[in-house]
Amino acid sequence: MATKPKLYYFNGRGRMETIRWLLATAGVEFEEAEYLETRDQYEKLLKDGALLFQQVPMVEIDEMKLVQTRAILNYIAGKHNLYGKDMKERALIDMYVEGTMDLNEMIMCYPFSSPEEKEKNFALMIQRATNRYFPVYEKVLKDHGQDFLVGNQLSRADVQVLESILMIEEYEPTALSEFPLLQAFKARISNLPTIKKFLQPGSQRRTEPDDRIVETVNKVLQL
Ligand SMILES: N[C@@H](CCC(=O)N[C@@H](CS)C(=O)NCC(=O)O)C(=O)O
Repeated sequence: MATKPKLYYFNGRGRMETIRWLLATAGVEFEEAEYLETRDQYEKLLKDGALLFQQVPMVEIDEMKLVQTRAILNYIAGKHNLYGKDMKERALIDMYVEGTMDLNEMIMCYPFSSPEEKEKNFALMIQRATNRYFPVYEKVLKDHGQDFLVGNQLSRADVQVLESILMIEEYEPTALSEFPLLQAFKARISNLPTIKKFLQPGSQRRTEPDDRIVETVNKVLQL
């Protein structure tokens, strides 16, 4: 039996969360290595040569130690048939997903904003979600009238767009009010069995960032 992928990261969402989402969607059981809480743990990984670019996330999977979030996501999506059926579908998936990655970067960095920047960064994050990214996904669904974003079958694009929607809604519950097709999309994708399970309390999904995780990341990475 293949060993479970093992994830090396903090006890928080950050750059690892989308990896958790894709594994969970694919129905792959995974485990978290001891969460990074101290500088010593991180330095041990560095000393062991486990982090190719001295960064996390790192995932042990199929006898590899993979780093670089996109490389890890590409591997999981390709392996589990979440990456379209041909090059053209893959190009569309990549475009849609890169939009979510840009938005997620804002969501991920927001809790680390300085007190002076917090309000401005919050407004920009919600503005970008509702004026730049969500309209695109709404239009894609409207134009082809299908249930999934690409190729009429589930892909990582659906998963990553749902992930972004849910994170934005934690900050702005009315974020989808102007997007009826995305509302239906959210309900549909959230109801797929593996995703529904991942959304249940007590799953391996990590919670909203709080001061504790910000403090831990700053301490471990000496930011
Ligand atoms: N391009 C990398 C960036 C990874 C990254 O910046 N990771 C942070 C933690 S979320 C880190 O390890 N920072 C330490 C450093 O860059 O020295 C990826 O996508 O995985």
